[in-house]
Amino acid sequence: MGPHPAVAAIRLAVRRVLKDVLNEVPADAPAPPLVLVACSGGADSMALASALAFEAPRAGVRAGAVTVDHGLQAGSDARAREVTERLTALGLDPAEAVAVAVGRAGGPEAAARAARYAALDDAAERHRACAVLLGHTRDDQAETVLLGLARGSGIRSLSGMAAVSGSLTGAPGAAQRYRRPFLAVDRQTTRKACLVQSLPVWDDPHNADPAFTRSRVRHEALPVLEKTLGRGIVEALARTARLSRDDADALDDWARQAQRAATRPDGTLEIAALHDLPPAVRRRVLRRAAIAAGAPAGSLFARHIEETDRLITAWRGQRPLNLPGRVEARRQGGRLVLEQAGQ
Ligand SMILES: Nc1ncnc2c1ncn2[C@@H]1O[C@H](COP(=O)(O)OP(=O)(O)OP(=O)(O)O)[C@@H](O)[C@H]1O
Repeated sequence: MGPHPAVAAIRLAVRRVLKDVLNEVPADAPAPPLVLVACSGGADSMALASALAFEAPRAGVRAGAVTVDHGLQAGSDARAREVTERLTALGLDPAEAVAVAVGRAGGPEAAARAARYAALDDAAERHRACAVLLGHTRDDQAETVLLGLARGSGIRSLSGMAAVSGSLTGAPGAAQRYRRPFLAVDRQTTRKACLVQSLPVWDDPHNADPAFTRSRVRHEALPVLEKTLGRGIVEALARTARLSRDDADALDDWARQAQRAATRPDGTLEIAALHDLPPAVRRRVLRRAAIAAGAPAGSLFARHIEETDRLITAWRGQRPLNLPGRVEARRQGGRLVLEQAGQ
């Protein structure tokens, strides 16, 4: 008898990702290559750890795990140790718990996230791992899309989380470090896989706390949408993410080329070359140019880009604009100048 369908599904997802990872192992990586799983002890990442432990020896890779202790709840250190013991029992080696100091920048969730990725990057480098697997599921993806829609985001945000992504902390040489094998696997499947394999899981109380927007999306908004619009909404939102990603990638490519064509040797942008671009492409060029001039991507909002756009499409002698990062945008003759104050 083969494995339970839920176990077969998670193993297949991991097998596919290991194949991709193996195709891209850098020449100087240790042999056999090491793949780490970021495991919180929750159902998604425990299922991921179990599938990795099963598939790694068959694929010819070593499997390890990292559990980050954010230190935000009483007893979190003991819990992290317990999780690593379970991971060791699954055969993962190394299986380590890393305690981090969570700052305050950007709010508690963002700060915990930044500390977590810094710790994961650090572990990947210390162990010279060629990939770190994350347990985000299709449900997480659907929640991300719904949150983006509620904010009125553009398609880049609606494209959700990528199956492959680089370090959030910008660590060099890690453009494809993070892999999300479960983006097409639903949460019910990871839970079931843990249940049938008798893997104890830890449910983070934060995930059920209605104080968090994501928790309300998960426990209130999505169930209502399922009830009123029919089952399959999670799958539909995840499909929107995939389609949006392809569209956003194509527009980004177009914008890169358009920016190159519109940029003069002195770094200013030719208004005439920008004017006739489709607005979606022009806004992307302006965003890229503002970031290149020193505006921090995270503080550059749609309204900043729209105002900059008006210097091109609705010119009536506006004053120079102040963008985040002390970047000034002004029109000068037939050119758009974006530069940081003091330059
Ligand atoms: N404490 C932790 N230690 C190790 N890995 C973790 C931890 N918390 C989360 N992860 C990893 O991140 C995945 C997603 O977790 P979760 O959905 O709780 O975080 P998130 O804040 O939504 O994620 P992200 O910050 O990556 O967008 C987990 O499946 C796991 O792989």
